[in-house]
Amino acid sequence: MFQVGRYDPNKRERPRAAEPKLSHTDNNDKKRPHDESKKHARGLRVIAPDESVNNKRQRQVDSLAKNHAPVLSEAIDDLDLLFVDGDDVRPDEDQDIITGHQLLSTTASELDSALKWSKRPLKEAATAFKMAPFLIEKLQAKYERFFAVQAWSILQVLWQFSALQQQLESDICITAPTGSGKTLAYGLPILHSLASRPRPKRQLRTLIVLPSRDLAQQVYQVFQDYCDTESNLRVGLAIGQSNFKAEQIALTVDVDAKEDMEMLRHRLQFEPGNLELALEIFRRPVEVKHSLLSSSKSNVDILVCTPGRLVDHLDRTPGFSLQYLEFLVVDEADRLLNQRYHNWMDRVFESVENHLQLRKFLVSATMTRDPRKLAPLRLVNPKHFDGHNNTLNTDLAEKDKMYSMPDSLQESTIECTAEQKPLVLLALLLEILPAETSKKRHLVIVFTSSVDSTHRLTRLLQLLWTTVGRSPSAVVEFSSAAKGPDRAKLLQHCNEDASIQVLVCSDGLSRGMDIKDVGTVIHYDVPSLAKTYVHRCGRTARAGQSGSAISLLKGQGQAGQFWNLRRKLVQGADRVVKNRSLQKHLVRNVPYQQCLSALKEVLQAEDDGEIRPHELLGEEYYPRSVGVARATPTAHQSEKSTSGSDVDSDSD
Ligand SMILES: Nc1ncnc2c1ncn2[C@@H]1O[C@H](COP(=O)(O)OP(=O)(O)OP(=O)(O)O)[C@@H](O)[C@H]1O
Repeated sequence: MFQVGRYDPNKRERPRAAEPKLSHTDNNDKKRPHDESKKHARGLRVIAPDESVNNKRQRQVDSLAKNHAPVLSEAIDDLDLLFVDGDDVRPDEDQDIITGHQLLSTTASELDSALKWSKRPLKEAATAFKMAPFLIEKLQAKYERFFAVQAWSILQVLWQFSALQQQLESDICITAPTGSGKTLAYGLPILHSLASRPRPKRQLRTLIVLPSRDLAQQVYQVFQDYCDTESNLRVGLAIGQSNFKAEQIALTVDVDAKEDMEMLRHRLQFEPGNLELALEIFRRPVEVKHSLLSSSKSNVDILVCTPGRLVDHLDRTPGFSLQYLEFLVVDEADRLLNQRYHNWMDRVFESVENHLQLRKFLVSATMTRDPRKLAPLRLVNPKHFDGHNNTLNTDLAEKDKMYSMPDSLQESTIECTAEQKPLVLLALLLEILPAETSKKRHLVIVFTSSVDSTHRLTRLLQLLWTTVGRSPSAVVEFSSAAKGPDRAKLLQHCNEDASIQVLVCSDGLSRGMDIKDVGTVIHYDVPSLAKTYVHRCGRTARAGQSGSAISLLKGQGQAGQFWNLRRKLVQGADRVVKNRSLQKHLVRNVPYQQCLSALKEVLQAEDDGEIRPHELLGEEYYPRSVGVARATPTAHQSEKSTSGSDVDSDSD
């Protein structure tokens, strides 16, 4: 059913790779050679449909068409198999193109159906989908409508469960822009399916794997909102945040009795009738204990985890088992597939008892389509939703591009020298964050290229921020050098504390994080990969909210690199990227040199252990000449500082 295709040089001539384009204005000029035998489905090239599979598929579709619920008919009336072959594009790290996977592409009618349901009131759509009442109630309190990717995915899974009795089960690949609601796109069908098929005893039926602890924590919180007494579902978290034994207890009712009598007692509280069995197990060698306990019951139905911690539990937690797994979600799949920590995927597949009942979800805004990378996932009939190409875009050159940006995102650039960058940044911040505003909160995320530069820039900005009369505590740093709980606390503050206005970070925060009120993303250091640019920009303009992304380009060289990167985006050609004037974005009359000297002192004091890296600086570190700096400016003063002689406001 699912094959990984190989490129056969004798079979088809390898077409030219797209030629590099120097600027965003020349994106339309190259159309790919178009073979008549190719049909184009949304975003996927289709070559030579395989008749035997197609006929089989047609028979299944015919039989289904007789039985399925009328409300869902539009979703399958065009369920043709489409085969993809992207050998006319050279795959590389940054441009993963389908090269032979047989994917079931989202068809026009499925897409139209999803779009149609995403325009209806949520309750009406959810009722039509026959979703579990507890989900409808909770969703309705939060959202007005489903997003298209959610409607599509719910239709796929719920429809297959109800109408097809799982005959046509496919794995699901979702690639859609950042902030388009992909978490609930897999979350809702999974929650519905688990809750509507309760088990007599709790079993771990869903595993959600994410590449970072921060992301796993975020997804765990999303699921927690829906796991309560009404759904009778429990979700667990395994990311190494808490101590391992505590995590073991939370996940399984069984623990290694040899190691810890305390835990044995704890377990007996759960199952007092098991005393004899427990003692018997206690006397056996460790391996026997493991196997005796391996089928014991789980404390959770859903587990959100990072790969390393998952493998730890598979190795060291008796009673922790994936044998009953029904759903495996690989979120930020391209990242996880690139980093095959501890062979976690093989370990998962080894542990699953019934592979036929395991359905996989692959999710990312920048999904890999390289079959070599997808192969370890053993996808079955993978069905693909490409949210980057969900408009009626007939431009083939555009279809070859990989990613799209949220519609509500405005992009702009400023060219400057390396020395000017801090002052340009300061000018931008002053323009975006006027001292007194009645407007809604606006958080700015500033991305740098490394943990080190994140720290230096944070300190420098704190110093500069005081020179214009602002509080240094408004500028905070998110660093992967900080411990997990500290990072979680900081993210919570950023979501709750309106006094935090600027968050400086490296790419640890670029993927998936859903932070409230992020109105602007500034690429202080421009990323070298299109993927990274997409994910970073995606921290703003989420869920249809407006947002802007500004790139600081160091001279012409970096400008060329930037446009080169951007041409890989789906909507690169027709989106306007504003070029801001440097003259209008340079702060003058701030004691910049003094701030640089102060920065040296601060970093030295940190090296000497006099101040901790995340501690707020004492008064003594701020430049002496900036008496005005620490005074809270009046509305008049702040107006002067942002639009007067110090800073020129943006008028382009
Ligand atoms: N139907 C909906 N209506 C309005 N907001 C929604 C809806 N579904 C999800 N959201 C909100 O949209 C935001 C983005 O959702 P989510 O984090 O799932 O995006 P994503 O597509 O996974 O983004 P990324 O690619 O950056 O990980 C969240 O704040 C979520 O609460």
